[in-house]
Order: sequence, then structure tokens, then C-alpha cells
Amino acid sequence: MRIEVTFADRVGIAHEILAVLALRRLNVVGVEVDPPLIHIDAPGLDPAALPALSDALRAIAGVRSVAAIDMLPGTRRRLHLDALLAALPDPVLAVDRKARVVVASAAAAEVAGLPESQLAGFDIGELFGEAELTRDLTAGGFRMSGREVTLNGQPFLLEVTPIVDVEAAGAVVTLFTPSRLGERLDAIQNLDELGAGGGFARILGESPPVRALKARAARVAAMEAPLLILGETGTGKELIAHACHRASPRRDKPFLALNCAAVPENLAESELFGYAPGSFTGAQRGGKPGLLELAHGGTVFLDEIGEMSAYLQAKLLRFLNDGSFRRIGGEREQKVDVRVISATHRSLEAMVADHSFREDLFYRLNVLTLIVPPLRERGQDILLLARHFIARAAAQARRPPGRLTPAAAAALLANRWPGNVRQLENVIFRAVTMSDGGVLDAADLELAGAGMQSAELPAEEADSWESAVEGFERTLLRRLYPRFPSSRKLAARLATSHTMIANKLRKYGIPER
Ligand SMILES: Nc1ncnc2c1ncn2[C@@H]1O[C@H](COP(=O)(O)OP(=O)(O)OP(=O)(O)O)[C@@H](O)[C@H]1O
Repeated sequence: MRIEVTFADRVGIAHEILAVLALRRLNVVGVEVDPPLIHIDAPGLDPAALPALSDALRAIAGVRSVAAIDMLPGTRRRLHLDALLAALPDPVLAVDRKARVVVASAAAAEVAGLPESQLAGFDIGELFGEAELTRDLTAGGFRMSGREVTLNGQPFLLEVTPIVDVEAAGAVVTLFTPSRLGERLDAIQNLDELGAGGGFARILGESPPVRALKARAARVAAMEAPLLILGETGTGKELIAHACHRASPRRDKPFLALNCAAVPENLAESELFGYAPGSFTGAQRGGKPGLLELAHGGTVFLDEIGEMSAYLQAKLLRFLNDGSFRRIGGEREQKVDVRVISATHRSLEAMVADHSFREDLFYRLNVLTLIVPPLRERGQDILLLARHFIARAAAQARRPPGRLTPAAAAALLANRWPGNVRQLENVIFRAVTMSDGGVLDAADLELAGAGMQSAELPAEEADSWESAVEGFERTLLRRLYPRFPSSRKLAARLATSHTMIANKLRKYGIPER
């Protein structure tokens, strides 16, 4: 049981109180002294024995009262702090003066993909895969805001609040998710550090299509007209939109994003255009400005524009025509200066043809266009990106960065990547966390599904059952062999005997390595 003793502060009194418990052979597992109180956790203390103990304690000069309590105040405080940490929606980390994590919120542990206990002690620069972050934080007295970082492939804006004791004792680091519904990226104003290249340096890739894309993006970034970014899912459209904003004269103003696919029409409307005071039940009393107002002077990024409803398409078109709009339920016409960058993985031309997207809006949005190539057309960039993601995932998992075996590299290059860079990022992250570190082999990469699909043979090409089956076998083995480069590994992958696989490899002239 736990007790609270009230006493008049004098030298040695805490010691005398504990001596009384020791004399009764009571094991003490927790003591908190906070004069005029001392709290003691003695699990062996029986409630029936409390009156006698109380008498013995009150016999000590200065002890005033003894009472039973249900929990030590420190334990209660810790419980509340844990609940508080678990309830914080944004990931939060407290770091010490060397920028090592001391405490992490549940949200921080979740994005880092590590239990909270394992996050403690992590060097913050190592966690984010940016060694210079630790140096910048400690050298700058933990003053930093709006720095962009990625954790586990997710971009965040880092806000740092120093904890000042006599000198800097560390800081509280909060991670804000940028560019999601309604989130305000005003903090991105701190972008001078990015230099003349804007954010284009973060778009990795040296292949000719990516070089051409970056060159064109740098040119269109500075222009005022709307920009439409086209490309398959996960190709980096949002990254590019962001980089274009940062390379534009609007860089010191907000970049605000709305994902049209993620929200229903009415919410998208109020996020974009805002609402007037008293416009509907449950609305904020004073009304609310929308992204267009908040981004005045800056950029609004409309992701998945192909999913926008017909009603909102009409409202957006009006805004693009003369820069004016009304809040929901509002009387007043507003005029703002905002550049619209939109993106989609759909063919807007096809949508215009089947009347699901307004033709006039299409021409308004499509004044300037960037086409982002799919990952499978970026050649060796696949490996460059894979190595970058390996280094980042390894830093997060506190492992030395592993390397790809030639078979793994071949498998990455041969894959079709329907989910593009995001899929590569995920595949690598999974492989790094699941592997023992060191080398990443083809079998560590979860790519089998994609390989199997492309092993299919078009039915028209079959002139007999036999030749169709042979064609399928040949394609299947050729596709899987780079990732499972021995008859044994291939047999394990295909759940069959290795003798059969060895025979087939011989039959189709695929040399065993
Ligand atoms: N060239 C690149 N270099 C480094 N990281 C990249 C690159 N392209 C994409 N990424 C990363 O891949 C992920 C997906 O990128 P992004 O969200 O910009 O794609 P998207 O085309 O907008 O996707 P969606 O169509 O699903 O909205 C992000 O984590 C991004 O940082």
C-alpha cells in the first residue's frame, strides 16, 4: 500500500521515517520527497498494520500526520503525461541538449515505425537521415522552424521549441504534416536556405526524362499561369508542385494543398472557399477563410483534380476567370491573388471527351503542363532512388545502410512499378526493416506479384497448348530468375522441386549462375 506522511522539514527526517519502515521489514519500492510531504510505496504493508505504523511514525519529532493514498503523485503525473503524449495528434519528440530523443509521443513512434522505447536515445539527425540536422539544432541553440524533413518516407515540417534551463537543455520537436487537407504551410516561408535551386534538389534523378522534367519545371515555376502536373500515382507530382512554388516569386507566401479525392464535395468547398459567419449549423461562429484566402499571394495545390465534382469545377472556373469568389453563404465577392497548380493521374482529355470534366476548366488549368514520367522509364534512377531510400530506412532503423546484391538490383530494374516512387519507397522500407541488415537480396524485396503478371502470354500468340505453356514457363523463369538466381531459390519461390526447375532452366537455355 502507499502512504503520505506530512512533516515539518528538518535535516534527516526522511531518513528516520524510512528507518521505521525498515525496522518493520517493509520493502519500499518507491519514495518521493517533496517537503512537507513524503510519499512511500511499500507493497508489503497491510492496511490492518497501518494504525500501528502511523503511531510509530508520529513518534518521530516533526511528523504531523500519516494517511493512505492510492497512487504516488509522481506515478499519477507520469500516467497523465503518457495519456497526454498518446493524445497529441502531431508527432512530438523531446530531445536532450545533444539532440538525442528522450521522450516520443505515440504519433511520433507510429510514423517512425518504432516502439516509443526504441526511439529513446536516437540521434535526431540519424532518425531523419540528415546528419546535419543535429549539428544545426545544437549549434543554433535549438532555434529552428519550418524545416522540411522526411520520416519513413513521409514529409513533415519541423518546429522546434527550445527547453531553456540555465542554458539550452534540449527542445521539443513537433512534426507537422504538410500539404494535406487544409493544413497551412505558412511556415514554409523559411525557404531561403534552399538557395537558388528552390526545392528541385529534393527531386532525385539523373535520367534524361527526369533531367528534362526538372529543367522544364524550373522554367514554368517562375511563370504566373496555372500549371497542370500529369503523371501516374506516386510519381512525385506533389513534390514537384511544391518545388515549383519554392522556385517561384511566391516562395515567401503560403503553399496550401487540397486533395480533391480525399474529401466529400461540401467539405472540399468549405476548405477551398471558406464560409461566411452563420452560414450553417455547426460552422465556426465567425465563419472561416478557405485555402484561397489563406494562400493570398501564394499557391494552392489541387491534387487529384479529376475527382472534383461538377459543381466545384464550375466554382473553380469562375475563380480562375477573374480571381473572385464568394465564401459559402457569403454575400461579399472576394478577390485574391493565388496561383493554382493542379495534378491528376487521370487523362483529363478522356474525361472531357466523356463529359465528366469541363472542357473550359481543362483549358484554364492546362496553360502550362508538366508530365512526370513513370518510374519504369527512369532507368538507373530506380537504383539511385533505392539507395537513397535504403540509407534513410537504415538510419531510422539504426542500422548501417545495407547494399543491394546484383540480383536485387536486376529485380528492381525489371519491375513494372505500378505504384512508382511511392511503391519503391515502401518496398525498400519493408525490406530494410525485415532484413537482418547488411545485404539486401532479391528475395528480400516483395516484388513477386508484379513479376507474375508480366509473365502472362497474350492468348493470340499461342498456336498450340504445348507452345503456350512453354512460352509461359520461359517468361516466368526469365522474369523471376534475376530475383531468385539459383534453381534452389527459384524452386522455393515457386513451391516446387529444384530438380524440376534445374531441368526447365536447361530446357529454356537460361544458364545457372
Ligand atoms: N524524384 C524523387 N526523388 C525523391 N523522392 C521522390 C521522388 N519522387 C517521388 N518521391 C517520393 O515518393 C513519394 C510519392 O510522391 P508524391 O506524393 O509527390 O507523388 P504523387 O505523384 O503526388 O502521388 P499521388 O498521385 O498518389 O498523389 C513521396 O514520399 C515523395 O517524397
